[in-house]
Amino acid sequence: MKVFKFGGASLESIERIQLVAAILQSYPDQQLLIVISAMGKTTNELEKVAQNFYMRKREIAAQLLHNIEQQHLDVAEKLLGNRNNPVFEQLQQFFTEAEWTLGEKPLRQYDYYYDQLVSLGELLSTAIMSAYFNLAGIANTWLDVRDIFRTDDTFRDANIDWDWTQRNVTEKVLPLFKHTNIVIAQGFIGSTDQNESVTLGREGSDYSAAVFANLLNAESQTIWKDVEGLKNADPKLFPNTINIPEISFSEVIEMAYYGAQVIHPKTIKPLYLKHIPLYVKSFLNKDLPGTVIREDVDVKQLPPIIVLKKNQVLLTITSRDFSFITEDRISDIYEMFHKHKIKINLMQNAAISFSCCIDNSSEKIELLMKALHDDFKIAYFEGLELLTVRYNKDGLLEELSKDRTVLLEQRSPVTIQRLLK
Ligand SMILES: Nc1ncnc2c1ncn2[C@@H]1O[C@H](COP(=O)(O)OP(=O)(O)O)[C@@H](O)[C@H]1O
Ligand SMILES: N[C@@H](CC(=O)OP(=O)(O)O)C(=O)O
Repeated sequence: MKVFKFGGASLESIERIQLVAAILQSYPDQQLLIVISAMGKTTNELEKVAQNFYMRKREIAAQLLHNIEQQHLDVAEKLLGNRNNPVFEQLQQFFTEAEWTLGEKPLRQYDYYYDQLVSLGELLSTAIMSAYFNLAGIANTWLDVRDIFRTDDTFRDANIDWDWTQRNVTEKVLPLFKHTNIVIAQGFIGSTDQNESVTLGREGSDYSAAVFANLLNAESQTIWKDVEGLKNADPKLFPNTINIPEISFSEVIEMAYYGAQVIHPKTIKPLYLKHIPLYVKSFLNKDLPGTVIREDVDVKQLPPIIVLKKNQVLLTITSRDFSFITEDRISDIYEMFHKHKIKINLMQNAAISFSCCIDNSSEKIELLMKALHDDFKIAYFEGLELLTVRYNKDGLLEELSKDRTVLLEQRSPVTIQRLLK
């Protein structure tokens, strides 16, 4: 059994969807569990629906949902040739459920409604892909992953209940392979024990695929991207990037943690624990070798690795009464970050201050600043970039930070991080 994951970029046009079909046709007679994300930028569009709904701008929310509906019906019609396929009823059902949600009064927390609405993207894309593949002779079974992935109720960042999910995979997913070699499921979503939809965190479909790979004891997982494989830097940000044919789990978990957006950071652990190799391959050219990520790959063959995280904020938190920032105070500050779900990307402390770099999420930061206000003065700088270089070589770091002001810097023998203005 292999697990494949196709992301939004691979489904953003009819031509690309046809490339995906050709990939599946090149794996005849193999059992494939396929995890699919929402098409193109649908998740961003659904986020706008959720925001407008919660701000009680119902008409705008309904109009945005209607636009998403039209786009999906158009794609489905182009792929399926007409609107007679039973999948159109299924799509209608999904939209009707979303409209019911829009009809509710938003009395619960925002994150709950976000998940009920945003989970629609993956349900639509998988239903359309499944119908299209079946029509193209790629026999498959569509699966609602919300019947399989049981989670807690941390909406927007739900945690998998591994025991329940393992039971569901064994009892409900494995038998499906008796009917077809291919089973298609949604990435990014799951459900609570109250049957409420949840999402697993933005870009979480790589992780969903890894959960399936782990629980199915798959022989491998492949994530099909618009790049030839894992590179030493994001080719959209840097020229002359180098493809990495082989790299270890531990190196990739560091890259993802520092912000390389090619693989979701939570993807590695479920694979590492079961020794399942992860392939990164190009859906644009399936015959390229891509990258294999596995255990025990020597770092000596690695080029310098560069990660650039944009839209960063520097917070400098200084005690108002000149108290030292000691362990107990750091622990209080950390507790506040944890409570407001803010991840610290880089930190440094001095006698009476604590500086850290975080992603720019203005609402969360505002609440954090209010919570710390009584005891601390807080300085705030936005519009920064966090540069991480591993295995630096002569002149590279200086070249990358040329004409920039360095606001924070941290070095270890392998990794250098600079917060740049
Ligand atoms: N080190 C890297 N190697 C390859 N691609 C990278 C790297 N860092 C960032 N990327 C970016 O990741 C993108 C692919 O990931 P993503 O857009 O999340 O795909 P999908 O949503 O289709 O799964 C590439 O287009 C590339 O710009
Ligand atoms: N559709 C979700 C989940 C995901 O992983 O998407 P993609 O595979 O396109 O990054 C998102 O955009 O966050």
